Amino acid sequence: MYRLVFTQVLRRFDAEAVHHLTVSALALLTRLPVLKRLLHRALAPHDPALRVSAFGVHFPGPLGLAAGFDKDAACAEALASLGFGHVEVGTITAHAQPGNPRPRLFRLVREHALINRMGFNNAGAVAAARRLRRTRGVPVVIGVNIGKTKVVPESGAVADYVASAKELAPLADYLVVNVSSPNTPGLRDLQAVSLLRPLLTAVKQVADATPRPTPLLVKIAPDLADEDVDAVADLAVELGLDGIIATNTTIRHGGETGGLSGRPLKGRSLEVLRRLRAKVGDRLTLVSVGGVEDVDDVWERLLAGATLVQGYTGWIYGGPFWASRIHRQLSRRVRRHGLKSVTEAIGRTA
Ligand SMILES: Cc1cc2nc3c(=O)[nH]c(=O)nc-3n(C[C@H](O)[C@H](O)[C@H](O)COP(=O)(O)O)c2cc1C
Repeated sequence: MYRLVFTQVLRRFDAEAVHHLTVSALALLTRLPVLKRLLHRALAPHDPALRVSAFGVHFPGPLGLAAGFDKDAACAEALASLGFGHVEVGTITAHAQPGNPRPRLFRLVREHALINRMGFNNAGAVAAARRLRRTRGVPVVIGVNIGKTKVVPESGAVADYVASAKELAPLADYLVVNVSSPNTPGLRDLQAVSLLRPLLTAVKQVADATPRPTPLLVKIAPDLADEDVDAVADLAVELGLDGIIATNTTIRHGGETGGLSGRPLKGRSLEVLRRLRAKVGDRLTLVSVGGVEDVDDVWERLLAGATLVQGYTGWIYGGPFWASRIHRQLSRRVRRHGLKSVTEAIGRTA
């Protein structure tokens, strides 16, 4: 049904226009408590076998929504009621910014992929904090992903991230330092250990100073050389970070300028996960994202050592009930393998 709606209707409209319409509809849903509760009862993961815990946070299911959809923390609650086990909001920058000129989001329907060069369009950390304060006490796990304001030079990057962290860490179930989006000039250079060390050290200080220390993760690019993946992993362990999110979009493609996501990213994303697992074992929580399309992909990531899995493009092509469907199938998969819970599957064939 959704495939029909997508191929006959949605794909005829500009991808970003559909995106904004969807966010607005979900934001409206957030204000309709009865409908939201009904959806939550029908679609959210309720099977205890799906529960996972990571860095002291309890997730109702392992599959969450990756950063970039709910950039301004406008509809996290509604997204959770559609079946996501967590929602990563952002990327949020210290200062509001418009992002790149449109068009900046493109569908590659045959490849089940997207290319985007959004450029962190968002209303800034103060506005996001105001919205997040309203979701306090609501049962949805919210990760907050922060990035650098475009006009801030590299020399001011640490202060810029710290400003966002101060505003947002107290409101986040976990905080993510994003140094891997391809659409802010110079951002990915921050993955070099010499720049990453002072950045993560400073943000960690802020995250640790919240009333309940906020778990801190770093999100990396799939285009890092293997040795650089290892170097970031070593640094994350050394600094006492809680985890790594791998991966962001890739710039290794021949299409429109921007980051490629979806099916073509699957292989490299899995490869980076396996490499990280081999390097850090269970000293860090690994969150796998990139090309996840169905329950087989989620299962594969869990077996390869991911505690949490995220998707974005798979959801766009899979339809509104994508996460709910996968969680249901995952419940059955766990039982079929004679396991008591998803947790028992994690890292079985690292
Ligand atoms: C339109 C779009 C916008 C995105 N924006 C962000 C972002 O702001 N911050 C971020 O860390 N990742 C962003 N991403 C990357 C996703 O979070 C994810 O890492 C990537 O798309 C790979 O997952 P997928 O193949 O399931 O889409 C964006 C992806 C898309 C498609």
